[in-house]
Amino acid sequence: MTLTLDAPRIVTTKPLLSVENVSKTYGNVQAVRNVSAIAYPGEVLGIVGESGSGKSTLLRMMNLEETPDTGTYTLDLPDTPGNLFELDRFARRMLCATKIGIVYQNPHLGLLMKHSSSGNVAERLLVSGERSFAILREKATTALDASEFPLDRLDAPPIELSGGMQQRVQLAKAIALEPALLLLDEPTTGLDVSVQALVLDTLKRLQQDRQITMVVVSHDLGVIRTLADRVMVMRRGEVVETGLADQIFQDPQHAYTQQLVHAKL
Ligand SMILES: Nc1ncnc2c1ncn2[C@@H]1O[C@H](COP(=O)(O)OP(=O)(O)OP(=O)(O)O)[C@@H](O)[C@H]1O
Repeated sequence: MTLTLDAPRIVTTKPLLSVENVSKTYGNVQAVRNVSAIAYPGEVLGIVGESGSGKSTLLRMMNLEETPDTGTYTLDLPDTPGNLFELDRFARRMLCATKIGIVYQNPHLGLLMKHSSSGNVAERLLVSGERSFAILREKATTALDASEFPLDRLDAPPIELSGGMQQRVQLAKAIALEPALLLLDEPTTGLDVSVQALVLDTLKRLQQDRQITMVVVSHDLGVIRTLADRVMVMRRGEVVETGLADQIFQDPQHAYTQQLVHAKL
């Protein structure tokens, strides 16, 4: 298996995702401070920074699990008007189920660990209104296959699977309804290096095949370098630098980015 670095895709259209000037405080901790981010259709935005820099809080906002104190969020999709932070809980849930997929670092957050793997994916498919067991299972199998999950383990519950396989079930669930946006929160952190490379390979292939817009958060520059077209560097809740991945890795401008990149080399 080889991972190749492709030239960044040229994007000329409107951003699919626009987050503007979001801030979030927990008690006396300013988790995110006046952050803006965009992702163009078919692009992978990587968000990198040390632990506590606000990456996951920002991603949770993009998944409408978290509402900022200030700021707006729009997705340029049909029937998705206005500032999404103003939607009520039901509308948020429907939007997330049908248009946004997410893979968490911790599979317990994304999966029912004692239900079968195919059942976990089928549960997501129920949102589409499909009720035929045979069709749900067939579609779940297709999504698991696309995520390179071993199909002889369809009935195994995630609790009995390896970390890499659990991430593949989360991924299958996330892509089952062909979302416009896929959010990945430290998708390979905690996996063995060889398993990590295989999961990254699957993500890269899926992105290339389906042109899904992705936002990937990681403290690991290797993950960001493998997946991202454009990179946003966060520190202490703020964005310190944004640029094309090649520019960030080859010619970082901010002292903090330079430190991150040189520490990795
Ligand atoms: N629900 C919460 N309640 C209180 N504080 C929180 C909450 N979520 C995040 N924080 C705080 O906000 C800051 C940013 O956290 P966040 O998880 O977004 O950072 P991160 O860059 O994703 O780091 P990590 O990779 O370690 O999760 C941290 O100081 C964290 O303790």
